[in-house]
Amino acid sequence: MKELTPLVSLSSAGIERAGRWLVRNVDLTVRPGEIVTLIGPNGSGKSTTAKMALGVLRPDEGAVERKSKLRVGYVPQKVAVDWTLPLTVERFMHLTGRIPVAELDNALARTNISHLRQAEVRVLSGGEFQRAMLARAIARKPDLLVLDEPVQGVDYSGEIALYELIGSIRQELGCGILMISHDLHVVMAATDQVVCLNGHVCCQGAPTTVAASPEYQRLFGTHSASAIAVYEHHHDHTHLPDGRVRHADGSITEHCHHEDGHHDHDSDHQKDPEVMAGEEKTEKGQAGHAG
Ligand SMILES: Nc1ncnc2c1ncn2[C@@H]1O[C@H](COP(=O)(O)OP(=O)(O)OP(=O)(O)O)[C@@H](O)[C@H]1O
Repeated sequence: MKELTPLVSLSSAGIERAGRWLVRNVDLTVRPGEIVTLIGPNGSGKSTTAKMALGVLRPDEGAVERKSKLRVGYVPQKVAVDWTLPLTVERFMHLTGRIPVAELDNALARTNISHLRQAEVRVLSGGEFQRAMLARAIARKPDLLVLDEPVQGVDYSGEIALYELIGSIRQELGCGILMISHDLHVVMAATDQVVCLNGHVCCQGAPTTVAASPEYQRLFGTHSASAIAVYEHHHDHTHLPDGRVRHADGSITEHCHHEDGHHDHDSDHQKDPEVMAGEEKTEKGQAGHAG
């Protein structure tokens, strides 16, 4: 496939706050029609990385390049809305800028919430609210869609439906998608590139090897409501607040290197995740809307 011009590229990008590197050495590229998923533990820098890609945060080192006149749609992890005030879905859609009526109609229809147009946002279910967020993000036909945990507060079958919707939006709009997800099954099923963060890029690549693994197949074969995948692997070094790296043997270096323990399987990292199926789904952050 011919490589399309990137929508956004991060090169050795990092953010430092109060003498601490929140995330460092991030290299990633999103092209039109491509889904790139950021995974990693809590606090590993996923949202920070997404904000660099969006241009909300300017990197303190490295560079971020965006295609000129890039139109971006963003579904943040948290929204600042006063839930005590009456707010219909339609008004919510306009909060971040006026949307032409035809586009609003299309976006609501595309996300299957046309019937909720006049509904109060505060009464929506988690899944309905995430659809309203998605509708708002796609209404301006973005080139790049950035989704920060788009299925929070959504039950398992709702998650599948939402990810299917995201996949078809990518196809229809031809947009690139940068997504943050905690769910391996989603990463496997719906993404072209996985970037695993742990204060830096721990590993990245196509998820095909994992998709071929028996664990993955078992997971998808037993698509039951309680099946959940947890993507785990061992981070054998620690990123110190000043950006340096302490290794398992106690040595400290400026950066981590490909020879480092967890980079042993960098190129074939996908062979190595522990995929635990059948666990009860755990609480995923805060309740959908208020979060
Ligand atoms: N403005 C800031 N000033 C100082 N520290 C910050 C700031 N923003 C984020 N952090 C810290 O940076 C780290 C990375 O945060 P980030 O939100 O990117 O992580 P994350 O991987 O998205 O986490 P989660 O999965 O919990 O959403 C966290 O330790 C967070 O507390």
